[in-house]
Amino acid sequence: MASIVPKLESLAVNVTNQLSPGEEPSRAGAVTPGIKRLSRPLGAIDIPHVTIKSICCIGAGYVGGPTCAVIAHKNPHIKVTIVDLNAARIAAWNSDELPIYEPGLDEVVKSTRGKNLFFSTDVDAGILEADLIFVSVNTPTKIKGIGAGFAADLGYVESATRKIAEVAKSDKIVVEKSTVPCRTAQSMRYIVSTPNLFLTHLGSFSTNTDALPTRGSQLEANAKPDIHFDILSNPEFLAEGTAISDLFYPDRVLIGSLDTERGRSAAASLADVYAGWVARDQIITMNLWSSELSKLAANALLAQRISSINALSAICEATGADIDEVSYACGLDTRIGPKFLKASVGFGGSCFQKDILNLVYLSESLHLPEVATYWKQVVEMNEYQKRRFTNRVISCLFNTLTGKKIAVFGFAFKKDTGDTRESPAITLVNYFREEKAYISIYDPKVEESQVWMDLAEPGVVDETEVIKKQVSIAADPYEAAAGADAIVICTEWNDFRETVLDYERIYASMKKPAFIFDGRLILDAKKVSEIGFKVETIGRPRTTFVQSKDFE
Ligand SMILES: NC(=O)c1ccc[n+]([C@@H]2O[C@H](COP(=O)([O-])OP(=O)(O)OC[C@H]3O[C@@H](n4cnc5c(N)ncnc54)[C@H](O)[C@@H]3O)[C@@H](O)[C@H]2O)c1
Ligand SMILES: O=c1ccn([C@@H]2O[C@H](COP(=O)(O)OP(=O)(O)O[C@H]3O[C@H](CO)[C@@H](O)[C@H](O)[C@H]3O)[C@@H](O)[C@H]2O)c(=O)[nH]1
Repeated sequence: MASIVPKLESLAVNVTNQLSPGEEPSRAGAVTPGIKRLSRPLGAIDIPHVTIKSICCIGAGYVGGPTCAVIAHKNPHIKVTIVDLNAARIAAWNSDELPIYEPGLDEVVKSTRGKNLFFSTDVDAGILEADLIFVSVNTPTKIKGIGAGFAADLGYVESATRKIAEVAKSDKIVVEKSTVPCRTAQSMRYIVSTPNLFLTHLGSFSTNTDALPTRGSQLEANAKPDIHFDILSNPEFLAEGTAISDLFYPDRVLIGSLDTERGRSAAASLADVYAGWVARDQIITMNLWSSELSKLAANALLAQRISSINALSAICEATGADIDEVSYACGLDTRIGPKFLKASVGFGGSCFQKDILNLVYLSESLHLPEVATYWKQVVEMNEYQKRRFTNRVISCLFNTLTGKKIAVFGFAFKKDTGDTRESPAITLVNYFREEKAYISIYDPKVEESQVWMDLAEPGVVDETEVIKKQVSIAADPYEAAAGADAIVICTEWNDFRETVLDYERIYASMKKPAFIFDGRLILDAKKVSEIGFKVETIGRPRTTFVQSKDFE
């Protein structure tokens, strides 16, 4: 096994030496008496730990791929192998066309692939060779069974963990990278280390994993008394579209471990990997459950800000206030801060909704209905925002979309990604379809096949031909807008700004009156309306056919 290397972090030691036990330095460096140190001072502890030489990442998705590519890039002495059961995905990672679009990712992968970064479908070999294994598999919302629609489906986490237990022949540090409900690490620990145990099925998450068994699935005899598995939580905070810079310059790296000698030692090993490029004082260590919950909490708080500002956008539209001005004014308060206050047609992405619903389920499981209702409202407000925006489109287009052509600009859930998971554009296009509109979609990064998959009803086979009667994909925004009654901006791609697109050309090609519905506040409404467009912007009062005025 790798050598035991005690590490000392000089900066942390210096700061710590000036403090009394339990005191925490403030941001300005001054001691704030009475505030407890929240992170275990890992760097200040001379703790023996394993130096990681080989890492395996199970799951080559939006998180596993970029995160481990950056780890390899920043730690040339560590061999990193990313494995996945999806052969097509692995083939793409090994090709010139990476399976995901992420600014800066190509450069990182190309600089390391074949040197100390490898992509493979051989999961067993990856596990066997690694000292440390990231479990970075998907944790979607369950669609069936107990907790359907809310709880996270932990089937993939469970199967990856079982695989580790089955294959490992030496000590492993197993790291939860996936976003999981609080106390999942405990279930993983049971799987990897308990002989002949009837396990609570992780997919029907129970907060009390001591209360076994609920659903018997006998674990193969994986009692490997000579092998130690340490489970860590290391949630990922990258956002798509900015993943590489988020990974290069993280606000913090969070490592949760058991507060035992082994737990702290495993955390120190993982901390060393990140210390390849992240300052020690940004590597935060804490207990496992706090770490798991912090990930759900961070996403819930971020999404809550968006739903809050979107709720205010409705008030702005009704009163004459401007949501951008309100956001700006509020964001200048340093206690509030300016980020994540951009009103929109609604948040999307694979994480926010899933993680809040997970939190709702957790709260309900813990018999905290008021807490559950509180968080659920964040998602409900998001749905309301999409409905509200659609209603505005319908109402401005003289209360009917039947037979009209709507150009949808952007299908990804945000700019700089080709990911469409939970994209608000999907919901809007489906609403427009129900209203019998023809829809032409343009997105610079989303594959056509993805659009058809997203618009198909789950379980309905061969629906694409039906959808194609109403929906088409355009090669560029000009084609999408030609002959259209309205443009609806669903994604904030810079390509859609009036400084980039020739809106005069677009205007000339559209039916009149030509509408633009800016669901992302990216246009200079004044400039575009000077061309002749009727511009309707989220969070600003309606400008066209305001009934009370029109009939005065
Ligand atoms: N997408 C994000 O921006 C983001 C950010 C932070 C955290 N997360 C969390 O990270 C996790 C992964 O998200 P993602 O977006 O990368 O998902 P993803 O669907 O893009 O990738 C997951 C991959 O895991 C593979 N997989 C599943 N089970 C496997 C197994 N047993 N063995 C080998 N491979 C297996 C799948 O084939 C898939 O390629 C989720 O829990 C998510 O909530 C995502
Ligand atoms: O002020 C804002 C900010 C974002 N959004 C929208 O919110 C969604 C999510 O955006 P963002 O958070 O930037 O992207 P994600 O990739 O979903 O990242 C979130 O979810 C990840 C998965 O858990 C976390 O790791 C990240 O920290 C967290 O930001 C997108 O539809 C955005 O357009 C807004 O409408 N207004």
